[in-house]
Parts: sequence; C-alpha cells; structure tokens
Amino acid sequence: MKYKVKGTATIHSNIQLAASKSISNRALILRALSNSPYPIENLSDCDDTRVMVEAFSSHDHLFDIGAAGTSMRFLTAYLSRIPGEWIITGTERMQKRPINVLVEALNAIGAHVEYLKTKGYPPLKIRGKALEGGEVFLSGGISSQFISALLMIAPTMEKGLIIHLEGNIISVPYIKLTLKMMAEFGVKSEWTGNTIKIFPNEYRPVKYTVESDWSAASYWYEIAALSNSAYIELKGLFKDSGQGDSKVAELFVDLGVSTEFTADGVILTKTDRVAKKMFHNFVNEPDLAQTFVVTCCLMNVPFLFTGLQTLKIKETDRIEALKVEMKKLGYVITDREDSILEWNGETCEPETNPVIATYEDHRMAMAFAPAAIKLPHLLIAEPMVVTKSYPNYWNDLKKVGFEIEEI
Ligand SMILES: O=C(O)C1=C[C@@H](OP(=O)(O)O)[C@@H](O)[C@H](O)C1
Ligand SMILES: C=C(OP(=O)(O)O)C(=O)O
Repeated sequence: MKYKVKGTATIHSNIQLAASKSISNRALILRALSNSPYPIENLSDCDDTRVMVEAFSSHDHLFDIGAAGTSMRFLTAYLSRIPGEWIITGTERMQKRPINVLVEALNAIGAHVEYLKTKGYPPLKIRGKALEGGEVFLSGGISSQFISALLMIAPTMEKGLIIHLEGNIISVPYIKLTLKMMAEFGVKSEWTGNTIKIFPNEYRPVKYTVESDWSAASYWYEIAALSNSAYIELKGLFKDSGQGDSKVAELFVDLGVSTEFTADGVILTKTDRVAKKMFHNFVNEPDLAQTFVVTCCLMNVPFLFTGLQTLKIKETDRIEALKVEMKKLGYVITDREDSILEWNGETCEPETNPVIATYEDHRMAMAFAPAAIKLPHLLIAEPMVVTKSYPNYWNDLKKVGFEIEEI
C-alpha cells in the first residue's frame, strides 16, 4: 500500500502531539519497579509502548516486542531479575540489532541470559533471579539503551551497581533522561566522569504524566521550514524537557522556524532566516538526522552532518536509506566513515513519480512526507510504519491541510 501525499504551503493549526515513546517506556518499567497503583497519564499509544503494556499484563513466558529497541533492551534487563524462564524476541530486523553489550553486562552481575539463535542478537532466553549487582564495565558507544536498561534495575540489586562506561558515549541525553526519571521515582544517582553509581534503594510510586514527543515535533518543524507561511501550535511539550531531541527548537532557528514556549506547549512560526550551510554533530540526537537531511536538501541548504555512527543499527541502515531515497528526489548525498553524511549541493535528474521506500522505519515515512510541500506530490510506500512511534501522524497531516490518498 502507498500514500499519495499532497502538501500545503500555508499552515495555521494546532496539534495534540503524540506522547513520547522514550518516556512512556521508561515510565512503564519504573511504575512496575515501584509497585505503583497509579496509571501513567498520557501514555503513548504507539506500537513500541503497546508491546510493553502487553508484556506487563501477559501471563505468558514469551514476549514478542516487534521492532521496539527500547522495549527489547529494557525488558531484557527487567526480566533478568524476575524469577522464571522467559523468552524475548522481535522482528527480523530486531534479530539483527546487537544486544551483546547488555547481555554480557547482565551476565557479569549474576544474570542468566542466553542467545537462542545468533550469538549477540535476539531472541534471548532469560532465567530470571535476584541480581547481586556490583561493578560492571561496558561500551558506551553502541546504544545508550543498554545503559538505561541497567540503570533502571540497578537500585533493586543487592549491592546496587557501579557502571563504568568505556569509549565514547553516544546518545547521552537519553541516559540523562533515564536518571532524571529514576529521580522522579525517588532514586538518586551519581555520575562522575565515565562512572555512574546507583546505591540499593526502593522506588517510590508516583503519579506520572508523559510529555509529548520532541522527536515527533521535528516533523512539524520541518513542515514549518518548508512552508511559505506557518503558525503551528504543538501541545504537551515543556521548555525544560528531559528529552535531548528538544534541541530541535534551537537547530531550526537557522532553517527559518522560531519557537515560542507557552503554558500548553510551543508555537512554531516561519521566519525568513536561512543558513548558507548547516553543520551539526548528531551524536546526542540521532533520531533527528533524517528530519534535517530532508529539510536541508528541500531548502537547498548544503550540510555536513557528523556523529551518525549509530544510524546503521537502527530500524534500518538509515545512512544507506537516506542516500537512496534522496537520490530519487534529485539530491546526491555522500557518506564517509560510517558516521558522516554530506550534501554539497550536487543534484541529479529526479524521478518523475518518486515512490519513497520506508524500510520498516517510521522516521523514513515521517521525515519524507513533508517534502510534498515542495513537490507536486509524493508517494510514500508502506506508510503505516509510523505507528511505531506516532500512530496519528497521517491524520495530523490531514488536519493541517495535507491531502493523503491511498493507492
Ligand atoms: O533510550 C531511548 O529512549 C532511545 C535512545 C536512542 O537509541 P540509542 O541509544 O541506541 O542511540 C534513540 O535512538 C531511540 O529512539 C530511543
Ligand atoms: C531508533 C529508534 O527506536 P528504537 O531504537 O527504540 O527501536 C527510533 O525511534 O528512531
């Protein structure tokens, strides 16, 4: 199935933005660990959170978490301390996303986690038992989700946990988000240099409301930037957000979008500021890369983006997917060192009727659809991939005046 997308260049609307899946999935783990009686307010209704909710309400011993990286990593750690035998699996792609760093760390502190198919990858068999904890060394350069997963269960361990992070640490704001939320559930931590210490402690049940999703907001910044005139109110975002992707507000200043914070969220308006070239290291905001690649090309702003080393192990190889799909629209972008994407303004003949492939990656669909503002129309293949993080995406686009036709 494909969607034919026609954009609109004048937008005046308000959107109740999707809830953050990163916060929702952390809140579900912390709610369980604190034996909280309170429901979580504004919990995301996306696939990645639904699989967590289903896992928590299931009496089964086998969990299929689909394509959800956070759910795979957080539940592996969570289940490793629940007595019983558990199997956790996911999509074919999930079975190609590495998990060895987390499994090795868990086994080093007393867990029993085994690979069922391929060493280093899901599916996993977990024999859960109380964990002793202590001290553990792990790479900080593959996925911060391994670190978040360990941190959340750390206070329940007999000795607590000292985590020594080795090498460069990627996606740091996500680790900080985890520590912030743990503190909100009553557990403090100490982070000095490359070492994070968590002492044995009990989580406190709290009433928790999930903030809207700043990564999802990025597609609205893109829409505002590509429009001729925009006034877009996004509800449920806070100025002092724990989400690293709130950086999007600052990054879009030079792409012609200004942000005003209100009591309810943010208001985006279109300005006429346009950078000559954009430079950014995305090591802290990997999920924003696709948004900026598409926006910059369509605005004719050359770019040099670094810090993209984790993009190859996300829902798809996003470096490859971006190069192939941007070429269909007539933009030649190049990559280097598995971590850099550059566009120096080089163009090629665009396809007459480009169909953007989405590679089971929600962000491919969401980052490319706004390009329809600048093109007569655009076809997006397998558009329902958006349900991974933002199920209402297409309805929200319709609300602001996009025409979406199923073909
Ligand atoms: O902890 C989280 O909620 C996330 C961490 C990031 O992953 P990595 O740490 O693997 O970069 C990010 O890409 C993902 O969408 C969500
Ligand atoms: C990388 C992502 O998700 P995850 O790793 O949680 O599957 C994402 O949402 O862009």
